[in-house]
Amino acid sequence: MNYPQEHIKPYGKDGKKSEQVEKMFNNIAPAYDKLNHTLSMGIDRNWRKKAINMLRPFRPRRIMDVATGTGDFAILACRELQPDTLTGTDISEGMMEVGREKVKQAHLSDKISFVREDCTCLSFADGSFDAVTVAFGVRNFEDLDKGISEMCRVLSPGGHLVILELSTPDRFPMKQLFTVYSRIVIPLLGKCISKDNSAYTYLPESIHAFPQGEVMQEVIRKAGFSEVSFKRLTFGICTLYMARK
Ligand SMILES: C[S@@+](CC[C@H](N)C(=O)[O-])C[C@H]1O[C@@H](n2cnc3c(N)ncnc32)[C@H](O)[C@@H]1O
Repeated sequence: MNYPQEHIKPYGKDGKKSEQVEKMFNNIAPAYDKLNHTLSMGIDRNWRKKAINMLRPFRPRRIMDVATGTGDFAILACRELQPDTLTGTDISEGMMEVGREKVKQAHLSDKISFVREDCTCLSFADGSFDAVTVAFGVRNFEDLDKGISEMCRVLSPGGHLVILELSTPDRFPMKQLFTVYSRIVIPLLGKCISKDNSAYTYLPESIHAFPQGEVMQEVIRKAGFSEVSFKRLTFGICTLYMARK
């Protein structure tokens, strides 16, 4: 299916979305962590913890963190869940380069590895992982259906998927406040800190266009998952999706 956010690209209409997204994240990689924590006012750490806690009862041994970026989610998941291996995958080498350094500093290089993979076309065999996680990545996929079904394919039967994605609050006054914050504050701060004029205009546009709640739940179910549920966090600024293969 065609989803509106698949047509929203960082640098204009021409060219593939995945190539533009890769270029954008390579550009902002050195500033990403600072911006991320500033723009979310640190709440992203709580969201990540909540997502990781969903997996705790299942004790996954082999985890893949899709769209792993600079590795924040991977490092926290590795510390909290103590898997045998955690594979971070991403299309941006720039982001993973920052992640590799952080993993080294955290003395987790024996557990966490990074590999360049486009989630819409993964090179792993069927059933390679017990859990797959994605934090703030699916909104950037060129083909959302393909990305989610690839995650399903590489999960072992009974394995779990956890997705965190930004969303838009639907109630007064958070809805109005979030619109102002995302349309004015995020682009301004993003431009100042990252020096990439387009990146932080793309962010709010893609959030507003992305399927949310029940619609996203159906996207995940259609890709082959069962027991799909979701939870809105912090007035609906973020949504946590959970599913089983
Ligand atoms: C907003 S960052 C999130 C990084 C990290 N998960 C976090 O929580 O901070 C989104 C990441 O998704 C990656 N990405 C976008 N499209 C992708 C795709 N098709 N396959 C794999 N990674 C992708 C980008 O390169 C970027 O590093």
